[in-house]
Amino acid sequence: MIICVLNRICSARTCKVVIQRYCASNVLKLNERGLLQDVFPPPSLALQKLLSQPQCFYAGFDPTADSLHIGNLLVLMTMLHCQRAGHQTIALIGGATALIGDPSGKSSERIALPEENVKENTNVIGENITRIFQNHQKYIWEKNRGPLKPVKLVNNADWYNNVSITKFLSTAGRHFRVGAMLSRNSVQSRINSESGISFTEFSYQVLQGYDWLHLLQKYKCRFQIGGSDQMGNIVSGHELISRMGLEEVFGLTIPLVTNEAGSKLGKTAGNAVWITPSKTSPYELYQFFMRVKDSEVEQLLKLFTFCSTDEISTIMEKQTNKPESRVAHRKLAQQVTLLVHGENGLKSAERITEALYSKSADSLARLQPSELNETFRGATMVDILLEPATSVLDMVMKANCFANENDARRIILAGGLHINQVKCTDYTEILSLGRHILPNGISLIRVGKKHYYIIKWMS
Ligand SMILES: Nc1ncnc2c1ncn2[C@@H]1O[C@H](COP(=O)(O)OP(=O)(O)OP(=O)(O)O)[C@@H](O)[C@H]1O
Ligand SMILES: N[C@@H](Cc1ccc(O)cc1)C(=O)O
Repeated sequence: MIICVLNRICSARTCKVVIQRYCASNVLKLNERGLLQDVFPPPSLALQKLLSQPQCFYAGFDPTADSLHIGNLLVLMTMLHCQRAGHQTIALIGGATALIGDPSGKSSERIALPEENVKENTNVIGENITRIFQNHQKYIWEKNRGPLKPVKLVNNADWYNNVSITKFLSTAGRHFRVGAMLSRNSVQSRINSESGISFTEFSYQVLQGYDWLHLLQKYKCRFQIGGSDQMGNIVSGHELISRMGLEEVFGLTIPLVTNEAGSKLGKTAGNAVWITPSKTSPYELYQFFMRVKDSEVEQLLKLFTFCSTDEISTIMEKQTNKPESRVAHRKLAQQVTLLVHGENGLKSAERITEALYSKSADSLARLQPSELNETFRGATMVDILLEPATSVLDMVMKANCFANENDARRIILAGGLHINQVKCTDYTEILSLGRHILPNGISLIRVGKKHYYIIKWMS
């Protein structure tokens, strides 16, 4: 079991504290949560033994976009599980490999990225990773379990920028066999295609293989984690290190997160759900997980949260007894948002969700101006000077909600106007604070079913 229950006797008498925690070191048990797809070479007693001691694990991310996405998050989840089990983790940002382009899973050559963009992306992705590890430690990891080994961030540009091509080819290059390189799926699927594969992308596996050698020599890093599309590159590194007669190394792959149509969620497919808040806001991330299919929520709780399998079973039981409660979806959305955006991000996502779904004026009043814009995206924003004795009719005409006063009167009388989520049929009412104007100085007007106006009152 991935979770072991430690029975801690806390006093000589009867006080028994039961703590649920992940077992130290046996990362192979992640299999039971569906997090492991393959282990290479396959699990053996020697591997089990190795994993009972602290080890070093790395995973790489190419900065080919200005954010990580939730597919990459599953790799980070696996790294966090390793960290929780007492291992050292290294997140490698591929500042060099991003310029080469990984052919894995790609049906055509990548468009070369300007070095400047790669540098900018490197910074943002570094921030994404740091934030997630910090949030995990701050909000999810129980402090009484002891300290975690901080994640190390490295950039492979740091070692490739200082190595000459002749030196590289005459040393590392000699250990790569072209026959083996040609046999990789990523190469095979491209070599017979119309556009073929460039030497640049063909050589990608050499660089990823060399990265591992570098991390093994520098940090004794014997484990590499990647999505299942990375197996070919992982095997390249394994072959390089074996040929050099060094310690045995191991690759762990995780399943790919896909959309309903079965395509990998990611940058290339253009269907990514991002980690950077300006690209996918905390509210949008929260809603993405609130909307997953009922049939998938249990598996996603195992993949994307650190809840124990017992806790997940209890949650699922509650959900089955009362499906409309969506407790499983809510737990999933909360835990992922907390990990990615921290407590403030989660609070913001929950405030917006409440404002949209509870339809109460109170929940609107709690929104910050930026959240209000996000909640009612597409709403017309109007600034109006607040004058004494302004009526409902004055307000809607100043905000240009209607073409003329006759339309306004007719539609309001027929029930087509809502102010702060409450229907208003009397256009002669004088605006009052609290009812028409929220304490945050804002009025939300809805005309008909979907035309929103946000009025910011100026005094
Ligand atoms: N949808 C996904 N599910 C699981 N793992 C993923 C997913 N997308 C990417 N990964 C993994 O994240 C790691 C870093 O991937 P990277 O950011 O370099 O490329 P990518 O997101 O796959 O982008 P691209 O679509 O350009 O190939 C790799 O191990 C990759 O396998
Ligand atoms: N090739 C990986 C990223 C990576 C880069 C360098 C490495 O050493 C490891 C992994 C990907 O595109 O998904």
